[in-house]
Amino acid sequence: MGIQRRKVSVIGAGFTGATTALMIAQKELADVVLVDIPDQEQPTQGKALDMLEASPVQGFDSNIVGTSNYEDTEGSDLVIITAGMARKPGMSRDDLVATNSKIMKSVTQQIVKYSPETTILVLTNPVDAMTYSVFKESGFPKHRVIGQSGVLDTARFRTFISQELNLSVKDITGFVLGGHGDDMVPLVRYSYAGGIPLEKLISPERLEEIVERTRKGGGEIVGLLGNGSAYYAPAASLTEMAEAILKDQRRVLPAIAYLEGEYGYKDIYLGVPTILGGNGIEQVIELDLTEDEKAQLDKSVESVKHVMNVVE
Ligand SMILES: NC(=O)C1=CN([C@@H]2O[C@H](COP(=O)(O)OP(=O)(O)OC[C@H]3O[C@@H](n4cnc5c(N)ncnc54)[C@H](O)[C@@H]3O)[C@@H](O)[C@H]2O)C=CC1
Ligand SMILES: O=C([O-])CC(=O)C(=O)O
Repeated sequence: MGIQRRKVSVIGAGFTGATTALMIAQKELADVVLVDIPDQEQPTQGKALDMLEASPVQGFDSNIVGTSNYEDTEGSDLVIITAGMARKPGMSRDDLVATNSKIMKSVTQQIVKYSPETTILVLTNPVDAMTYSVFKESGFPKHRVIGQSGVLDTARFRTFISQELNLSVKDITGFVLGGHGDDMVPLVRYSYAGGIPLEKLISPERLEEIVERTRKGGGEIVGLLGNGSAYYAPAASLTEMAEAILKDQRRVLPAIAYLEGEYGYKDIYLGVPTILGGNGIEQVIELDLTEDEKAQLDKSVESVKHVMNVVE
């Protein structure tokens, strides 16, 4: 018998889903099943075949199929949910809650039916509330339902810091806490360039401008694209999290995790530093926060709760 290959299903074959499928295949992390609604079956098959035909050129051996049939997702090691509406200029992520929470319910039922042991990674916005909704609908343990926000928000912060200092992005580290909205909390105090605290390299005024740009980073791209939202950096972020889980890397990465008292919050999904590994969220890391940081986080939590209440 051959070696059992890993299988990742990506639900939603739009901009983020298709890009994520390609990135996962290019890194040979797993075979990929790309799923969309029956109306979109043929374009989804077309995207998958087009990606597969890149494999001889790029030299990757992952298989990619497109489908609208959840039977094809059976036994997935990881399922990534990108299904649903994206915002357009003038909308907030929270405006998507009514439409996307319905989609989360139906998609989650299908995932659970065919892959009861899988781990679910959620991208769909408003992502903190959508991750909570998938958690409730799936009945899965908390460590197997995870949301993506912090890797992307931190990547934006790292990009802007690298541009500011003219230093490699590789040497810039940071942490963004809280909900994936305009009041997220980039933790400057825990951010470094080559081990040097950013506060020693950049003035407080300039740092505050970069923090503000990070908070509005999603909206900046929405404004530029005109008819959708970001997908390259979101897909790269999902791929990094998928790799950590599939390879049991125990990476220290921010993720949207279910909190039961950590940071003083209960029964909420929120962006926090975690250890990501083969079991999904292996641990939530609790950092000491100053009074000001805690106040900012409280504000972000209020925004997330407001949207979660619509879902419940
Ligand atoms: N958490 C984060 O950091 C980010 C979240 N997002 C969110 O991800 C979501 C997807 O964004 P895009 O891919 O750009 O949108 P898109 O519109 O390009 O793709 C969405 C896809 O979902 C499909 N879909 C709708 N209902 C479905 C169902 N019931 N089952 C399967 N597929 C279904 C649509 O047919 C479409 O192909 C949006 O909600 C967006 O706001 C996007 C970027 C970053
Ligand atoms: O801004 C949006 O709507 C999509 C998103 O979450 C991001 O790019 O951060």
